[in-house]
Amino acid sequence: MTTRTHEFQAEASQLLDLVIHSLYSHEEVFLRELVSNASDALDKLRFGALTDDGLKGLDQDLAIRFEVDQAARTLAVIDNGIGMDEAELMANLGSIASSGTRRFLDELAASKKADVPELIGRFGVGFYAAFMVADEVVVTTRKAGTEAGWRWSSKGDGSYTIEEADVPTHGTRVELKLSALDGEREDTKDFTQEWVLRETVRRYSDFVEYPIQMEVERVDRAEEEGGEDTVRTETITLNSMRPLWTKPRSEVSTEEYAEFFKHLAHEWRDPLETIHFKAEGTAEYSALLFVPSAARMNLFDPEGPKSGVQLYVRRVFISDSVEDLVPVWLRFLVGVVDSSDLPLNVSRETLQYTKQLGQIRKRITRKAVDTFKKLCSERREDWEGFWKELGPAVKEGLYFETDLAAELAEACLFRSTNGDGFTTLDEYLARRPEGQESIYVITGPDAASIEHSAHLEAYRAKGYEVLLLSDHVDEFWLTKLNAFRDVPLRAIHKGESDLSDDGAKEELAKKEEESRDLLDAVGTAIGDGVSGVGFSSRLVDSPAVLVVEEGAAAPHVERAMRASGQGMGPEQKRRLELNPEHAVVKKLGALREQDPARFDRHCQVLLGQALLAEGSPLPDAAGFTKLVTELLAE
Ligand SMILES: Nc1ncnc2c1ncn2[C@@H]1O[C@H](COP(=O)(O)OP(=O)(O)OP(=O)(O)O)[C@@H](O)[C@H]1O
Repeated sequence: MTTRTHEFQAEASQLLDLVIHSLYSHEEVFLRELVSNASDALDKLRFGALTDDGLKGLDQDLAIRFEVDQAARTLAVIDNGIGMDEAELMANLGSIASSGTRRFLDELAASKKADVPELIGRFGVGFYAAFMVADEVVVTTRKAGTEAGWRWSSKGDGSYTIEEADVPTHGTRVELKLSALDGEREDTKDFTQEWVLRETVRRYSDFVEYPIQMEVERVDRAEEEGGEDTVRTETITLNSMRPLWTKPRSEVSTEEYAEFFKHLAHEWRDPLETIHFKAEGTAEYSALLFVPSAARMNLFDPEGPKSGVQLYVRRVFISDSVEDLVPVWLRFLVGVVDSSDLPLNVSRETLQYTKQLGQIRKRITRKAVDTFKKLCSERREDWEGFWKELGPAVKEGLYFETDLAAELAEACLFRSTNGDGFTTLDEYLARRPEGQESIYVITGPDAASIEHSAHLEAYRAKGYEVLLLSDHVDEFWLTKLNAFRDVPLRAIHKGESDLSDDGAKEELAKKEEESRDLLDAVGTAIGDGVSGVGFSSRLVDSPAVLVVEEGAAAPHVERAMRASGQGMGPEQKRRLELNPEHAVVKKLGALREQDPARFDRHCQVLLGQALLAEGSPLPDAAGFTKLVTELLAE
């Protein structure tokens, strides 16, 4: 037998170097590449057996096998697929970046055969990833339908050898002589260990269509003391092979969906809803997405994962952090998108932002919004359970989805002054009394402080319902969504109140004019904490309230943003509004004349109370307490 040594094609050495040292960020992906090649080889044989008489019947028991020798530190990936003859071996493994799979697809396309199999290989570099973990790779192969076998070997150093070899059956065996373990490196994995192989397969190749098997030894402990343990070998299958998303909906049971969700989400609760569809046309892909019933732990952590949806290309895992696949506000969705034609880069680790990706994202968003609307109208109780945990995330969508916000708003739930339960905007509108022309909302740091806010008094008195918004995101989406079904949304704690008619407004302005002197004195007494002092039409029971400028951020949001280090310029000052009908306010004029020192303290207490009532911290809590105690003592 002759052994021929060949140089890799020109520039191949450099390319090889690139593949080994810089293309992939995780060395374990070599296994994904070899398994994908084996899977392609099995696909090719299965396809060949349909169309080629010489291959008929050879597509039996198609499988991928791992063989491990721990002592010799070898790992073999074996398939009983199409195999290669000498010329193919040279063409495919002798020249980097010349993909036989690409050629196969091109040839098929040229001959326009139907049922083209969905092959994984595209670039012709994946195989060489083996050299990231191996000192030497030996490929023995026999092309299906032929008798001659071949042995290819290389140390990944610029040359390879090919010789004839005895190969008992068709298919390919890729044997890696694994490099010695590097004790210095913590991330080095030992690919002779069953658990390492198991984990790697589960991560990247779980849904490859063929079984990935290996023989393992299991020890049965002796039943009696002093008895002999028995060792037996067992063939285990490492992948689940069940890419549910490729099946039609009608063939998947609710239990199977739920089990798959739990597997993906590491969850024990059932999903709330399943979204499963297949898209054809410009972008071809399947999507299987789940709406969870509860939020995962770090969902609202700004450093947490931005997506719960994994991207697969032709059943092989690519990434679980593809930005742009699903909008960030939908990061609670869990699932899989499997595309057959997304343009990946060579390492399969990233994909360029493409129009296709944009289309997938748009479609998923649309489906999600439709699903939420349906859940809200048809499964209200479940939706409320979901909303308690995940409502804030959905409301982020009101901010980000300019086109869909109005529809998304239909599925949003709110607390209101109407009672304990949740209400939708439509239900709110249906209850609206004659004459109410806005949807009234108030935001605040927590439910308790807004429920007792002085701002609500006049609205309550008029019988107008107000939505109580205490999630951080509320301030943000309110800047985008200005109306619902053409009824404007109005924040009642900001800007001018719209409750009073023109006549009443004029009267209030007149009153302010008459008391200008007194109001200025209040301003002086409380220092420069406020932007101005005036009279209010919003109050019934409370003497005073602080009002944000129209369009400005509410104080709790301003505080939160400052706390998270987001600069917001100088602190905003707000307007102090006094209730001209309140006994305390009525007394202020006389007090100012009789006891100016006490007047000052009264004004400071009024400001402090207004801050406390809205849930804001006092700038000087100890001073305030002292002040109140003194006034009580007098
Ligand atoms: N187990 C195998 N059985 C048969 N042919 C194989 C096998 N492994 C590799 N080949 C052939 O070698 C070629 C090169 O493999 P390689 O993994 O480098 O590239 P690829 O799979 O085509 O593309 P990609 O870089 O996308 O993985 C393949 O296209 C295929 O024709």
